[in-house]
Amino acid sequence: MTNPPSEPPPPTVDEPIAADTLPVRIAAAEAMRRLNHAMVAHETDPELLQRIAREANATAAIVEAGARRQRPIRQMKTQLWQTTPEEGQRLAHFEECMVSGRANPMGIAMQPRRQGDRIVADVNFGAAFEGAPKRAHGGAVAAVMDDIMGYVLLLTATPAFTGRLSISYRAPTPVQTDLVASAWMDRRDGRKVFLVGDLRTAEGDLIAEADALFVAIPRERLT
Ligand SMILES: CCCCC/C=C\C/C=C\C/C=C\C/C=C\CCCC(=O)SCCNC(=O)CCNC(=O)[C@H](O)C(C)(C)COP(=O)(O)OP(=O)(O)OC[C@H]1O[C@@H](n2cnc3c(N)ncnc32)[C@H](O)[C@@H]1OP(=O)(O)O
Repeated sequence: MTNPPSEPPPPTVDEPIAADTLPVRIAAAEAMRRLNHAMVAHETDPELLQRIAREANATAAIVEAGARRQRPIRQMKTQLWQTTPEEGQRLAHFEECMVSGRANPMGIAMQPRRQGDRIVADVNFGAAFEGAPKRAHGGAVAAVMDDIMGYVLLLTATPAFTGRLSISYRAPTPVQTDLVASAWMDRRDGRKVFLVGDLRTAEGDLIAEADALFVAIPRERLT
């Protein structure tokens, strides 16, 4: 018995989302995040759940027939480090990031911006991010702090990977509540970049503190 000839790999697109399709990608991702959180937070008839499964699977099959995409690394190696973010500028290292990408259908969709030497982000953990009862999952909090600290690297154009990340959970992280994450550089020692940050309520009460060691890398290692 012979195996059928294998299909040639589908063409791969290594480009950032085109400006004209970005708004519709974001809108589709937003709608899916809304549905995800709604399914967790609301009672739903079994018939409706069956319809969701049927329609989602049918839609997924259409999407999967499209050309494959991959993370636009070329752009990350070049453009991302060319300009320093301006005060108040909304930042996105790539729009499908699971933490800060607006176009990720299952992401947290944190909204980071520059504020002086810091990065500050509005974040609201939807119902699907609950871990312990009524609290956002600690791993989701860690992901937020990792990502926001990564944005601090843009202020000094220093590509780096997280080597160590430590979180102190000082108070429960409420879900479905507007929160504010912040991060800034503590110090640098050669390739070792020490970053710190915190997560607070909108009123400024401390929820979590983070500190991390990022290790600077040459851009070529972003593969
Ligand atoms: C998801 C995006 C990822 C891309 C991020 C890149 C750039 C940022 C981009 C945009 C900014 C915007 C948003 C932020 C985006 C994302 C933020 C999240 C970032 C991540 O989510 S990133 C993924 C998780 N991360 C990894 O996937 C790392 C796996 N790992 C390695 O790739 C290597 O392990 C590495 C590179 C860490 C070091 O390797 P290496 O060979 O280059 O360097 P080496 O080992 O020689 O260490 C040099 C000196 O650092 C000390 N050192 C090293 N590691 C240490 C540790 N863990 N604890 C304590 N000290 C440590 C040594 O002790 C030595 O110190 P000394 O010189 O004093 O001896």
